[in-house]
Amino acid sequence: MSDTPLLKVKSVSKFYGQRIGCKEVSFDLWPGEVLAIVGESGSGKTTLLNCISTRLLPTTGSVEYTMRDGSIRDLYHMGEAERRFLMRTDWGFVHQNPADGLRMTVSAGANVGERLMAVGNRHYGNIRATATDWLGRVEIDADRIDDAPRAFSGGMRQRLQIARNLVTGPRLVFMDEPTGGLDVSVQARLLDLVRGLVNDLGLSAIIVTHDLAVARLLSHRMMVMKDGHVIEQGLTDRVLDDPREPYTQLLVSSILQV
Ligand SMILES: Nc1ncnc2c1ncn2[C@@H]1O[C@H](COP(=O)(O)OP(=O)(O)OP(=O)(O)O)[C@@H](O)[C@H]1O
Repeated sequence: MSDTPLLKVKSVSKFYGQRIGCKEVSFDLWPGEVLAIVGESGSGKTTLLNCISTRLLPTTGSVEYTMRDGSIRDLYHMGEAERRFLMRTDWGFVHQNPADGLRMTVSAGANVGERLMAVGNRHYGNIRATATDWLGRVEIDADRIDDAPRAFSGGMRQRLQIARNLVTGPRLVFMDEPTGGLDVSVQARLLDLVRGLVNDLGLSAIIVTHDLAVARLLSHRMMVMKDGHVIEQGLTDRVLDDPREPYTQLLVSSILQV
């Protein structure tokens, strides 16, 4: 592992008027590390994810990111064009609802290929070959390449969204409840796939989930949120097997009967 964190989140708070979205959250994310943010509905997970990924501007705090060239940049002080380029190339964002991350009326191949074009690929044959390869990696048959995702099942759509995000070789992927809304059997298969890809590609990831089983399977480290605050964080196995905070103990005993 490198000796520089990929991401440094410092005292990030977001208020919606008087209401707390998230408060004073700080942590480092290391290259190749997968962090799960868990908590009940309304605890501030999505607010925090959106602040870190610059989709939302926090009220206070900063986030530093180590660029590919090793320089460290403050994400909230980056120019809009550079930030957009970073989001398109170095980052991925997997939404809970695939329709938010896909273009539902263009073909599966184009959904993957247009990300390649966005980073400068122009050769149609290469783009199609890479798209075909990525569809295979997410277990979508090559003969579906010209079908639009609206003709796909929920699980296939989510796998396509993952391919679209990973095709450009990002270093950091944000995922918001990536298996939410899917059948249990479909979830299990998707989790296996995500775990394999994250490992193979050595990706860093921040995954928001209310499902502790998802955190257990995918993450190295986890943060537990309650009312906008991080109340406990640590290695995932430690937090789940030996929770220190009474609230985490309650969460683990009520949800994770394993
Ligand atoms: N746009 C908004 N305007 C006002 N309050 C908001 C807004 N978005 C979120 N909140 C409030 O901020 C708090 C945290 O919400 P957030 O959506 O981040 O939680 P969450 O843990 O992601 O919940 P869920 O799992 O249900 O999505 C809640 O009290 C919520 O009502």
